[in-house]
Amino acid sequence: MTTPTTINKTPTIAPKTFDKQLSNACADLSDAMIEVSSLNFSIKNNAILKNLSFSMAAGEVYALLGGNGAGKSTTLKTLLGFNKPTEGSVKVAGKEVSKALDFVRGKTAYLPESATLYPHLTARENVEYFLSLADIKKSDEQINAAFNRVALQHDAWDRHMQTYSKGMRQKTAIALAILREAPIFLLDEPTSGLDPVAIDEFNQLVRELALTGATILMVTHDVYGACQVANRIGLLKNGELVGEFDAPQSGRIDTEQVHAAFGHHAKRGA
Ligand SMILES: Nc1ncnc2c1ncn2[C@@H]1O[C@H](COP(=O)(O)OP(=O)(O)OP(=O)(O)O)[C@@H](O)[C@H]1O
Repeated sequence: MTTPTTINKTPTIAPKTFDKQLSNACADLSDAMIEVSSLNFSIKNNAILKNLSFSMAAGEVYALLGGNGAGKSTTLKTLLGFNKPTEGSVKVAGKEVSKALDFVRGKTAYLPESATLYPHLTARENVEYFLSLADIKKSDEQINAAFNRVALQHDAWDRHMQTYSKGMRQKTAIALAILREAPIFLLDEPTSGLDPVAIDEFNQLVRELALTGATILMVTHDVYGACQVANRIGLLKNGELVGEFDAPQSGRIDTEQVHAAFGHHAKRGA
């Protein structure tokens, strides 16, 4: 087992000020919104995740950084309850995932690499449809407010989503998560395939969501993007957490430092 190196261990910039919507959703929760403790996950005796531990409080953005095959998607699948831990514990919003699947899925918004919304429906129709599946009723004004909050351009709201860029699809998916009042976001490679302007917009949106109390876990192999947006970065290599970096009180994590550590680990096969 490798002991994670903790670098720049100063308090994170995580704000603890919830907005009303999210504070309602989080009121009954303990401090840690995500708590992974000594997680081991194996498939047919092949160890995929090894003694993985990390936790996140409300308002934090954590980037799990790793190369191909490091175990990032497996970690997300375990948090969503699709993989049962071989050993250890995975708690989301205070509950053990495998024992409270519906509760956990109600609290989480999972954005896969390509947001899966219906291309032949408009953004508004998609949002209404997925809300109705969850038995949630929102007014037109509330939906408009969510579209405005994610800065989805007004002239696209009632257009079929097949005409959308990836960035616009992501904004719609985040608007849906906001309307579902999901306090926890799990993002898989959220900026891959986005142009630089869309990346900046996306990063800004993520930071704004965190400022209102959302807990955001993103998996990525983009060192630069992770440093732009995360309060904390965990370096995953061969299923093990081999390093953690915290943002200073005000400011960002040092890209060069993470790049050097990531490159070092990647050379040995992340
Ligand atoms: N169902 C499976 N059966 C066997 N091995 C698997 C299975 N799922 C994942 N693995 C293995 O687990 C390891 C981690 O895979 P995972 O998809 O979590 O990596 P990742 O970090 O998300 O990679 P990428 O960046 O390429 O998506 C890989 O070696 C992969 O081959």
